[in-house]
Amino acid sequence: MTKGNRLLHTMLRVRDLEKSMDFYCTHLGMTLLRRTEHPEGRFTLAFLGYGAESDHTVLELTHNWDRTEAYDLGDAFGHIAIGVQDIYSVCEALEAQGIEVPRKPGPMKHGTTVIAFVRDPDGYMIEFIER
Ligand SMILES: C[C@@H](O)C(=O)SC[C@H](NC(=O)CC[C@H](N)C(=O)O)C(=O)NCC(=O)O
Ligand code: NI
Repeated sequence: MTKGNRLLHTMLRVRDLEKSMDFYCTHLGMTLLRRTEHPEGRFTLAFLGYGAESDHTVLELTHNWDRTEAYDLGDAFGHIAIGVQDIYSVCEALEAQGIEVPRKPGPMKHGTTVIAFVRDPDGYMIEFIER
């Protein structure tokens, strides 16, 4: 069953696609891989990542055109993790760009992995892990 399976994407519903793309592309350095408009369903899909979908797991941002109110993120979803080199410089640069880093870089609680967390425009937590 598992031979050949691949984790393809994580889908996040976003309220303001341009704002989310600015966060993930301008500030987190992702590339817009493809964008498809679906007028019959009144939604747009934008696939972003750090490389081609043929060999990278990517983000699928879903923008429902008629959705104005904030999404309820609930208390089950945790985070999406991004591996970075020099987590301290990454977080410093983001703060200089006006992006808050609510959980500053340092060893995780009850562990040694060096992590940090930022929130995306919809409030989803994004974890940085020093590689
Ligand atoms: C290894 C890295 O990918 C992690 O995500 S560990 C981060 C760590 N997670 C937890 O503590 C999970 C249990 C917790 N009760 C929960 O349900 O979230 C974490 O979030 N640490 C917080 C910190 O500030 O270090
Ligand atoms: Ni994690």
